[in-house]
Amino acid sequence: MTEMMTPAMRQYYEAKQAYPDTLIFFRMGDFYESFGEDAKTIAKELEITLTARGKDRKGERMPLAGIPHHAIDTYLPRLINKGYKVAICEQLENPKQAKGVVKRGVVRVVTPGTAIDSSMFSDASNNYLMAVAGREVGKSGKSGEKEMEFGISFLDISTGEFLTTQFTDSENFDKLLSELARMHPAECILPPSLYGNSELTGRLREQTIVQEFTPEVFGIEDAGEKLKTHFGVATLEGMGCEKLEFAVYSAWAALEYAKTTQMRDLSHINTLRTYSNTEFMVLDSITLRNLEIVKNVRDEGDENSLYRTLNCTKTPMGNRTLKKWLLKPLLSVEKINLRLNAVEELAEDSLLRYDIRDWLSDVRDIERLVGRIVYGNASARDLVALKKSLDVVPPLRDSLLEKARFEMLKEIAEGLASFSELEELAEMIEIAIVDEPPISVREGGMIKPGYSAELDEFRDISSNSKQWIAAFQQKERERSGIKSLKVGYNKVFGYYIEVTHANSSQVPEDYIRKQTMANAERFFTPELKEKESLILTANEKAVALEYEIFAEITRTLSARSRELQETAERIGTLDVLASLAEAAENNNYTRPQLTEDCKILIRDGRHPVVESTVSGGFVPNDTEMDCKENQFLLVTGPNMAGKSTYMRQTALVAIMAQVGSFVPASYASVGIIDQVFTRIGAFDDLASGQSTFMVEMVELANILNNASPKSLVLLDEIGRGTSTYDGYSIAKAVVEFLHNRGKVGVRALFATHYHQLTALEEKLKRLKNYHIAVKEDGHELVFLRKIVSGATDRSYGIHVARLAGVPEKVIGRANEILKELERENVLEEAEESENGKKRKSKATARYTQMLLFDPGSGSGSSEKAKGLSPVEAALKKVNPDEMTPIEALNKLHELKRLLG
Ligand SMILES: Nc1ncnc2c1ncn2[C@@H]1O[C@H](COP(=O)(O)OP(=O)(O)OP(=O)(O)O)[C@@H](O)[C@H]1O
Repeated sequence: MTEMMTPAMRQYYEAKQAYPDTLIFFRMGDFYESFGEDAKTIAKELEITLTARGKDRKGERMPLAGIPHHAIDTYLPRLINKGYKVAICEQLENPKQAKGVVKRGVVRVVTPGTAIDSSMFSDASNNYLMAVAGREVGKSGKSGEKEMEFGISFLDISTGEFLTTQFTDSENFDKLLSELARMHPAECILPPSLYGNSELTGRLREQTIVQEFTPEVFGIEDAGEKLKTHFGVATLEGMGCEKLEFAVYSAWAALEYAKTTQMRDLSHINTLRTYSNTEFMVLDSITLRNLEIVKNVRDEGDENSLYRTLNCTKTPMGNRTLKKWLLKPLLSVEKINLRLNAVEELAEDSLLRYDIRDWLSDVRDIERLVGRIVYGNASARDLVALKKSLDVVPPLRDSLLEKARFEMLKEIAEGLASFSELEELAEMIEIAIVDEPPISVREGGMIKPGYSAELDEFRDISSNSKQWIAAFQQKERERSGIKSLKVGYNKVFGYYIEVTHANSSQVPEDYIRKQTMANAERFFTPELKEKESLILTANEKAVALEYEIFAEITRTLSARSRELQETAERIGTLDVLASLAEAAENNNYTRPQLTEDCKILIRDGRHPVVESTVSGGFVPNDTEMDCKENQFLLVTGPNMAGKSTYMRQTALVAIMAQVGSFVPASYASVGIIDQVFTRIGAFDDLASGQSTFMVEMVELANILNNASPKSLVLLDEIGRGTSTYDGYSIAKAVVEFLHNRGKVGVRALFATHYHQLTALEEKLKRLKNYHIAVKEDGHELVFLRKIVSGATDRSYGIHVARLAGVPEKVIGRANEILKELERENVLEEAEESENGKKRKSKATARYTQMLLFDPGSGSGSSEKAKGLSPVEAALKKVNPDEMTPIEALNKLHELKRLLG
């Protein structure tokens, strides 16, 4: 069968065999071709024509689909974004010089988590590859649940950022999934042992593309050694993960996956940072969504997110850093204050801030530029962009060195100053590369004249050639007497002398015929031939020399990739600090206080996003929470009054404060929160087959099981998805549970339409009722948006229905029904209380009788011991909450009378 195959097809099958789970882009001349099943997939996904050619291994027509090689930047991202892996099989030698079939080989495998080209990214966000290692480590004492030990690593090949962590997790992978939601990796790799856990892969697949990776890489004993070799260090202690077995496994797996797919130098990945989940406030995926921290719920874009509101960054590094800070608010008061000091300084010194932001607007994505330079796929334009970005650093640094008062800005300035070669590197690019170089690095035109004498000489030859040709043409015209004689050039035949047929008799004898055209004849002379070879080789040599110079510059830059990346990181941090200061100024925020206690005190708090969207002006509100009377706030109020907004703004102010941002309030003091839990709104999780109510209960269970005294819980309308009685019962039990949990309970805001719950204020001492005020103005309901203490007893749902445009007829009828229901309810309540009284009096009677006529029974003896009369004892026994003493006495007299 193989005899039928052309040598090129044999190469294709070899590539396919080596990379069976990828689509192969097989370079043939100016096209990347794909064959067989790959071709069918590619044609379908890219909507390109599927043809057939030659024979496959079975001797059948071979499906074929191809794209022009220059269009790869357009087509490849479309496949990668759909989760495909693509192996690029290039021609490894110049086809013109090849003896026999051109050598080909796979030069790179592009996968979602290992993309590096800017065309693959829709924005400046990080593009992480995630690797997970781990195993079950037994059962936890309390619940007998399985526990997992996980090591996870995140690698962004485009910027060189590399992070790792290790933690113990529940059998539901809660922490792992929270990290996944926070970091949003494009791809996740697992060893077979975890890949086989369908529950785990199922949960991961909801958020990312999951791949299995070979066992030889995961969990190998010398993973640590291999990492050390890569980083050129003797120990991983300095990186913080020497003793974290699974963190090390996952880090090596990520790096090895990157190496095997990229097949080139990855020296820009020059450090690994170990982080711990205990350093950050936990915002799980549900809370991130409910509070719209980085994405909105509507279309998953960033409009109306906290991130968008605060984002005044100027650089891609700043943009990415801001997102990271928002996803990981800090827990350490000290660290938060470092950030706040810097933000305050930049907020107050508007001149310095203005200058910094002005300089930063000229900075490009240094991290990704350096990534491409090390990687070997940078263009001369990338070098110019890097140079322009580096030019900004000296004035920025000097200004900070002179003016910065607080630690963080000073550190940034000193860090920038420590990179002493920065100016030299910028200058190296400045003197070598032209201001507007071409895209391609293989066609010349990149290097400035004067940079290399040798290059200038080659260039002289080719540029002088124009004059030489003109002079040659003139000379030949004169010699032959043919006025229309022309010297021309084309790619196939090189230089030629063209003479029309009409003048053919005048052609000199030493002309050698080259080509016959319809109207003319083309010739050359030995002199022209010699000049041609000189010009062409000079050109070729110039282009080759230019590439060599360019490569030399990129090598010098690569050797400084670490310092360049540190510079980029410092610029990112400075950008975020200046951006937070800018947002604080623009939106009238204030600096929050952070404390270690459990108080939250916010004066005139606003919702950072809603405040810019409401037309009539946002009404600020106070929040006061502590572990005493105000630990649990029960918020009632009509529909649309602003309950959810109020609850969310409280959490958002706290999150912003812990991020190190100023906050929308006139005063705010926040006792550090370890995790914000939210249960808000109804999201059907149809994909996982769960009903709205089930989703609600699953989220609720998570909160009840995991909230700590340092957490903040927001609950909106718990129990709405089921029958009123079930819902009310669950809501009440939840309030009691959270209020009483541990010794101090959990700080919680609870919005509800179950007004009966407000009666709990009398029973639960740390619970406080609040409601959002409204005013009735005739038929109109006026929303005052003000939170006031105390409960409300009306929902005004029908008013809201009218506002929403429900037809008047329906509104009128609804009001009638409501009145009827209220009347019936009054009657029912009266009847209930009458029945209640009857029951109580019966019970009282029975009990009193027992005590009067059989004083030894019940627990009367102890009362006797305290010197109480049986009647007094009976009175004490009657639940004082249910009957006043007078009522009980009356009943007793009545009882005696009856008994004669
Ligand atoms: N403090 C405020 N100042 C001005 N407008 C506000 C304020 N709070 C809320 N709003 C406006 O009221 C709208 C409704 O608020 P929200 O969704 O918080 O009400 P709700 O009481 O939770 O309603 P429901 O009970 O129907 O869920 C918001 O979208 C916003 O436009």
